[in-house]
Amino acid sequence: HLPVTLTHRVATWATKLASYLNPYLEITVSEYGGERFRRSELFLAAEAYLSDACGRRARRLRADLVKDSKNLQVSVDDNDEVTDVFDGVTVWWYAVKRVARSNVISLYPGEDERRFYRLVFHARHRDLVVGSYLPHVLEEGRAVTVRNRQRRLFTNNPSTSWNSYRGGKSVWSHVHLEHPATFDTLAMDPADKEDIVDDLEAFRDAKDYYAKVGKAWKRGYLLFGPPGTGKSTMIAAMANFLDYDVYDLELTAVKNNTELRKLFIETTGKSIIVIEDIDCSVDLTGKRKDKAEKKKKSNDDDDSPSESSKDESTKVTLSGLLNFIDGLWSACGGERIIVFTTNHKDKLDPALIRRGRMDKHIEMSYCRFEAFKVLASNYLGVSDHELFGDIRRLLDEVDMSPADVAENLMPMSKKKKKRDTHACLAALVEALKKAKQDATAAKALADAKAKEEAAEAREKEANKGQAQDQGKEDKTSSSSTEEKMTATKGGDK
Ligand SMILES: Nc1ncnc2c1ncn2[C@@H]1O[C@H](COP(=O)(O)OP(=O)(O)OP(=O)(O)O)[C@@H](O)[C@H]1O
Repeated sequence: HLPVTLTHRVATWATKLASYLNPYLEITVSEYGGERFRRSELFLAAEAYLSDACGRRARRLRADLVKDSKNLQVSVDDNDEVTDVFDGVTVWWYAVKRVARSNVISLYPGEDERRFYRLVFHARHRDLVVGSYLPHVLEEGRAVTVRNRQRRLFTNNPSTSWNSYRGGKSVWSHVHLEHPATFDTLAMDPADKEDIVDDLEAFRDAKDYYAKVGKAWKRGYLLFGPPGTGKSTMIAAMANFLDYDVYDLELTAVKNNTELRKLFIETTGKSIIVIEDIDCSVDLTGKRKDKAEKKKKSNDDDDSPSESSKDESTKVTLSGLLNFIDGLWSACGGERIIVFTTNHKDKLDPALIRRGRMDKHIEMSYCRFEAFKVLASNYLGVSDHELFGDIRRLLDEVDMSPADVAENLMPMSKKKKKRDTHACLAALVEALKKAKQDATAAKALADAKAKEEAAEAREKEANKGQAQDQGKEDKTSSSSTEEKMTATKGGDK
């Protein structure tokens, strides 16, 4: 029966009086803060921090599976309270859940049930809590999240029906990355491998260095080599080593440069952005040439300029890709590695792979003995064998990819029912011998063809020479006949 204005006034006075008497302050950390679709980073960090630092003090806990679905993360359950001590100051965290009334239809995540943490502390510690404690919670919470998180493999390919992020709003979709490759299992020259690992480590720890020299914190790797030499395996090993997510960018599914930029902006830090087979993805190599040709053509054919600009806006161009790698946008976020793979390095535009864009060029080559030893150890668990001598000699002479070598070492193939090391290695020796024979035969064939072509060319050249000589002769003889005739005519006169 009270007027509304009076009710409000009474409520305000009551709060004021309570705050005057109650020396404790409260900070609320909501699950969905400013953004409707994204859970607040501070909330996630607080959740992780509380599970790690104060979980033991809570009485009601909630357990979730994280990382490979093997580890358990135990966090404070809704409506429970935990105490934390920071710099001698005690603070209290309350995990609160509010469920919306049943007649409210929720449109957004977090609308039907609101979860938040309430942090309570004495007013005299306000500066300490806001200035030091909350940043500490954020930092520690982030570290726990990184430790616990499951690596993800993202794709921009719209044909997949993978986990689309919150109602298809994101341009990326993802699955958990569970590739077992590591640098220990990667077959390549040990010195090269060590060099790459050192480089990755230096990159990961170089945040301050990049800031000091004024460069965006990112690094480009170009992996090139024949098929089956381990380029994709290397990317998985990198991701496992650095604990980064992988964004596998399917360039053919990107409509234009604007979409490419959008994709880039939506990638997060601590990630590897991969464009596989860059030479096949989009015709970037001849772009400049194309442009020059187009220009020439448009001059010749009087082509309208609007048509060519329309063409540019519906395609990913070389300049769009260069911008993607080192334009202004590429600096957002930091801690990103960009990897291009190709089977034909020579087909790529030099601008795309110059140092600074692709900082490190790594050649993945055919399997030599050192790489083979890694495969033998991985697949058969042996580091030495009587057939190693033969294999070393053959691998020096024959180009076989690690994928083919590995295939011969698979002990569980149909032919070799049981794990017989000798039989596997003998099969590899046979395969190498056959590959050598094939290569010799192919070389002989190519030589014979080249010889044949050379002979044909010589013959053509000779025929041409003969024809020219004949022509000259004919000319000389006809001119001398003409001369004779003129002379006769003169005589007659
Ligand atoms: N260097 C390597 N070390 C260990 N395993 C390898 C290596 N190279 C190839 N393999 C094996 O061969 C398979 C194919 O290799 P991968 O896909 O990495 O080659 P790639 O160079 O990316 O080939 P492509 O150019 O055709 O994409 C892998 O599953 C892996 O088991």
